[in-house]
Amino acid sequence: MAVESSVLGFPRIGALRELKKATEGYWNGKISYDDLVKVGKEIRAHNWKSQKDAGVDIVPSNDFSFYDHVLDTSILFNVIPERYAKYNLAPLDLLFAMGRGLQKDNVDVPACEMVKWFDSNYHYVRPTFSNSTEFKLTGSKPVDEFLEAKALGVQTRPVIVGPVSLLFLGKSDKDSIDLEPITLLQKLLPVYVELLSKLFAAGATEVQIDEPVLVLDLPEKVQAAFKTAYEFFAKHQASIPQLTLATYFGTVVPNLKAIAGLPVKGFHFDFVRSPEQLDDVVSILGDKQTLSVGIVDGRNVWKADLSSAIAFVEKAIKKVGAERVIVATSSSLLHTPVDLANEKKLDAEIKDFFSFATQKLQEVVVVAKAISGKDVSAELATNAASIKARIASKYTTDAKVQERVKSIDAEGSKLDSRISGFPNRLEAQKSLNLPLFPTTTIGSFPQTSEIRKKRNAFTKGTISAQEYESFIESEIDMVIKFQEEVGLDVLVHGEPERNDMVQYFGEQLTGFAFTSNGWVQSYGTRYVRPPIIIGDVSRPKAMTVKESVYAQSRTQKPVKGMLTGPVTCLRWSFPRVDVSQREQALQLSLALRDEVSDLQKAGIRVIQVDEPAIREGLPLRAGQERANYYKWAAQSFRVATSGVEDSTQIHSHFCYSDFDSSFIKALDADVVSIEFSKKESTEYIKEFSTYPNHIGLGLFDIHSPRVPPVEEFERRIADILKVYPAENFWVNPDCGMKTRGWEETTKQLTNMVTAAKKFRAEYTK
Ligand code: MET
Ligand SMILES: [Zn+2]
Repeated sequence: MAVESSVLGFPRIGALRELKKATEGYWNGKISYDDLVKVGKEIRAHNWKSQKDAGVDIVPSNDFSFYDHVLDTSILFNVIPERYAKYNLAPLDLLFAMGRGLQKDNVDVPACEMVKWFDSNYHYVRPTFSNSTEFKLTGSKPVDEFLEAKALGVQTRPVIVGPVSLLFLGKSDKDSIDLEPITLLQKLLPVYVELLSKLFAAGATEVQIDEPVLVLDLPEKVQAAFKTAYEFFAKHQASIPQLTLATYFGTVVPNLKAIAGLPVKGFHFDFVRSPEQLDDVVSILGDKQTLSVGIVDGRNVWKADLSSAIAFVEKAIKKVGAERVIVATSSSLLHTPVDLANEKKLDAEIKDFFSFATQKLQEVVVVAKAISGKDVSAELATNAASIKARIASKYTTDAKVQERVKSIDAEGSKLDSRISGFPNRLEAQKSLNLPLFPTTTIGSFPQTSEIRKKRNAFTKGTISAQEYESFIESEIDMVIKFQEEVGLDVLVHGEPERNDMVQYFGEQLTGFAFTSNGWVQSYGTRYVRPPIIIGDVSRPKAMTVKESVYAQSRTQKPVKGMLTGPVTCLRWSFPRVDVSQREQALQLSLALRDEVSDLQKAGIRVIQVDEPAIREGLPLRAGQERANYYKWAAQSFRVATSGVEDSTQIHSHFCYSDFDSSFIKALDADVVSIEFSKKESTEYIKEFSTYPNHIGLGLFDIHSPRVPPVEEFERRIADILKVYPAENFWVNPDCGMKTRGWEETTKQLTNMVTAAKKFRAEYTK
């Protein structure tokens, strides 16, 4: 009996970022609509072929997207707000208009809201439903792509976002505030059936229907929606393909009753993330239902340990029989880089640790073959040797680092708390001589093309270290002078030497590896290349002291040292899977603690440790795991920042998501700056009204060149002061200025400082 192998989705960006180049080329008018369409077609053909050549049995289609697959699905079902629909744009233009906004030839529409895809770094465009949404099929993308693959000789299994997930991940439009999207289910289902019938008519025998919301906490109504939806589909079974319902990124156990008894052909579960759910999910399977065992990690870059994967699948087989089991990737491979073969610069020993999407195809195939009794002993032996080598590698373990982490948890350890409570620190920090309503910025100043050019030249070796260094110094001179002229109180050095806020640190720490081509889609044409944590992390030498000290030497005002926090370094990298996330965060926190201490020694009195990603690491479901996360994430921050004198002022910074107040309080930073300008009400800050530490609320949006007039700043500050004490309040932008130009930066900050000074004068009267 041959057990089949299956892939839930393949990256669509192309091995060399072909999709980005073509899409941006089209946006800039450099290539035509048809040429863009052609590039998409080539990428799909390439992906299908590599999967087929690798021997994958169940190959997906409709996993491709020119922007975002959730947005494709919304558009396909006519979930298109009127403000976009009214322009009658060509399909891809509509997709881009909704994804990123459009301002051209009498069209002026903002982008739709974009949100994080579960706990990944991918972002999807949020479906927007309204009372006037009329579901209907507006196109035939899934059918077209199915036929396209068929014409190439590949029978595929189309992937579609399921109806319950589509509704639950969406929101209601401004004009329909009271609408709960899930109540639209009955209207939506017939259109799904229409699509499924078309796929069936085109020859699709099976469809993968993704319901990832099953790993979230779901309201009763949403749980019940599964029965409604899938029983409706079953009524049309004669004219639609068979359905495999797929979930990933967590356990479905708390929602088991929502899927028990659903009349589908089978289910897919993520056993990389949640192997412990096996018994429970098996208990709800019907006698004939298939079990797709997600065992090759779709979220990380590590080579799978094939013998454990095989052992796990065998366990599943014991429970349900080989004829009902399929070997699969845990999720779509969208979240992994495309092909390790393109990494020419990685040290061979390190390269052997990894498996990117293309390599993962082999892994599912080998596991399926092994289970089916085929001889894959050579592959297994090579794999076992790699796994063993990694464990033994000098890159992996550093006993000293591990000892030091243990000391954090030792009895009586004070590594995670400041010497004194906030009131004493506040007193000690009076020597900084800061005025009421102190003004500051978040760290970066415009990263001009000149800065990027010089950095590239330095990396390539075309300019000397000395020339680069004096260039960086001249940039620092310039931003210090600028900040003094604008009248800011706590200055920054501007971060001109940093390519990226995580990579910059990773490159100076042990335990990190970097790829040259390991791109992963974050949203649209924005791809990221996360560093990979490969071993115990330590800091061989100071990382930021030189620049901070130089900046401080140019001014009498305090200059903030600027570091990226432990949790953000962890979240924006591919983490290790052989040790816990807590352990990795604590290792990072100790490395940063040493840096903080060196900064203090060098005379830096204010130090900011940024944690913009701390919120996104929050486990998807409420419960123990989440409670633990709160604890260790806050503890890591405190370990990094608490080794200083009372008189050293610790800042932190948060942006991107809504932060819960108890979490921020647990960090015990002296000052935190929080993105705030897009908040419509001051409700949120009320929760901090009795919090003694100080807070700076972002007063303008750094993503926009718009310059708010002074009165607007004043109005915002006045609103905030209605609920928040003036003596605790700092004045700053939402985040760093690195994506802005100098022109608007100057005007924005000048107006901000003018408003602060006005309040200062009033309150010191
Ligand atoms: C995404 S948070 C960025 C903080 C960093 N210090 C900056 O100003 O760019
Ligand atoms: Zn920020």
